[in-house]
Amino acid sequence: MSDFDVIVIGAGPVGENAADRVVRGGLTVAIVERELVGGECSYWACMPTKALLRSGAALRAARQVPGAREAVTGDLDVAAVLRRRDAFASNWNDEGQVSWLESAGIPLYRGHGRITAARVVEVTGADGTTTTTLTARHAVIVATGSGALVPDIEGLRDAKPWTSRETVAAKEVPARLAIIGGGVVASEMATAFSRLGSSVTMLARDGVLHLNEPFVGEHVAVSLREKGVSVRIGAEAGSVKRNDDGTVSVILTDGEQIEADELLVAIGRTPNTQDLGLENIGLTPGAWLTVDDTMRVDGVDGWLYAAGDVNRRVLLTHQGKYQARAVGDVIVARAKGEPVDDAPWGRHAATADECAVPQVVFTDPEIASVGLTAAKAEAAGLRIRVVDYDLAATAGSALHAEGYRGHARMVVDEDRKVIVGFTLVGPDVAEMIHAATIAVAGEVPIDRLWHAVPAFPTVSEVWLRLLEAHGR
Ligand SMILES: Cc1cc2nc3c(=O)[nH]c(=O)nc-3n(C[C@H](O)[C@H](O)[C@H](O)COP(=O)(O)OP(=O)(O)OC[C@H]3O[C@@H](n4cnc5c(N)ncnc54)[C@H](O)[C@@H]3O)c2cc1C
Ligand SMILES: NC(=O)c1ccc[n+]([C@@H]2O[C@H](COP(=O)([O-])OP(=O)(O)OC[C@H]3O[C@@H](n4cnc5c(N)ncnc54)[C@H](O)[C@@H]3O)[C@@H](O)[C@H]2O)c1
Repeated sequence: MSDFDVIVIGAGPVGENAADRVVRGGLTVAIVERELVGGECSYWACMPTKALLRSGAALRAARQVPGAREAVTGDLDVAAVLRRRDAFASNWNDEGQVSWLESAGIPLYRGHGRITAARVVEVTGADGTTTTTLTARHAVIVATGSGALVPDIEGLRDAKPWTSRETVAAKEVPARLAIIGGGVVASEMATAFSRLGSSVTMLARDGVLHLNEPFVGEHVAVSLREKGVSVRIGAEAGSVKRNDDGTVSVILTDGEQIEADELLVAIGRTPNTQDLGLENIGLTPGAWLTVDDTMRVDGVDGWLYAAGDVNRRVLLTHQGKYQARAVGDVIVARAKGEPVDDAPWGRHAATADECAVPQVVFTDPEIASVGLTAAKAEAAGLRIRVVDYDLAATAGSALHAEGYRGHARMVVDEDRKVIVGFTLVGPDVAEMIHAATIAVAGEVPIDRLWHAVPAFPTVSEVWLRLLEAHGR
């Protein structure tokens, strides 16, 4: 039996950051991890996917600039791309992150964590028999993340499809890759694998990136098709079978048959709460954990918190780490009897989750967005004005690349005269979104933004064009 002030279950990016804040606040903490310290993001998600995508993006950038273009004499070196991916996944070895935990003063318990009673976590080691019981004086934080959702399509599970994990860690590039899904994972992996030489078919039942502004999916679909990807909007898989020769057949609901060497299923996530002991504390195993703005779980009397993917607020690493800072600090404040600042935009409230979440999708072109889409702002009852601008019509974009194509949209709350949403589509727009995040989170008045002058000749000059189009 070991006592700590706080126990964190799950050492992904969110668990690590939450534990760090607790220690910095002067409390003791233990962290429990059943796989690799660093979680999905480090080994099977953000880092390796971006490594898979980056070389192709650099090559595309060089090819779009005369003078540099002529220096490009070959195609992607697939083996070198995969080696770089391996390095960014730390070769699926967590030594580096384990030593960070040690240096931060966070004891690691390797094994599967399960809540057996209020403030009690039992850890079962890899051998399945050794157990350690940990008790928390103040709080338990669940940061167990999410796994790939596999739908009930006839034959699908038996066909052993790839999820994001197998795709991201692939040792070889399949000649033909079929993808069920049209969201973020599907779009990024269609981009990566088509660049690496796969013939990709994307079964985008509900459209491509359809939860974004409508022009986003249009730009990405056009570009994927130019790369040879077969983008099948509206196509739905009815059944799947793995053939004797190892290939996969996907039979669509309209009867058409798609043949592939591998099949990626990318239709969303499911919470890692199936075997967490939630039934022991009156919660439902397998369900997302609903929390308040300080990440305290609903229906439990104050000692259980959940941060990151598992609470379903925002399934992104940076936003989960933001929640981790809030939850670590609020647990310390509550334990020490210090004031809790949980009003909107307070130190202990993850207010930005609702209205100022940035995201970059590393497709070609890149998508960078923050805040609400026009449709979501309208649904929220805001009186908005939508301002659009062709990103190719700035001097900066013309210089940046030949044949630059892109688009920018600013959504303005006309009653408060502040930006509530901003979306950019274009080559290399990823690094531009933070300016918009500051404007949205800071609720900077439009009148003041006129004084934030973009440097000439940069693509950021689109800010001036959008303001001019909006008027003062
Ligand atoms: C293919 C892909 C690409 C992505 N790319 C990006 C990106 O570019 N940018 C971005 O911001 N987000 C990206 N995401 C999302 C991002 O990966 C997640 O939002 C992030 O990993 C969530 O962090 P987390 O700590 O909540 O959970 P996780 O990273 O899932 O970590 C949870 C940890 O808890 C452990 N665990 C679970 N249950 C238990 C238990 N009972 N006992 C002990 N340990 C347990 C797991 O082993 C895991 O290590 C991507 C996701 C995918 C699938
Ligand atoms: N760059 C990034 O920020 C990044 C990259 C990858 C993943 N992620 C995160 O990972 C999470 C998971 O990504 P994802 O792409 O799996 O989910 P998603 O929610 O982005 O997209 C899932 C897509 O599948 C479709 N779909 C749902 N059920 C279906 C079915 N039965 N048949 C066909 N299509 C179906 C949905 O309409 C949607 O378009 C996302 O929430 C995202 O935040 C982020």
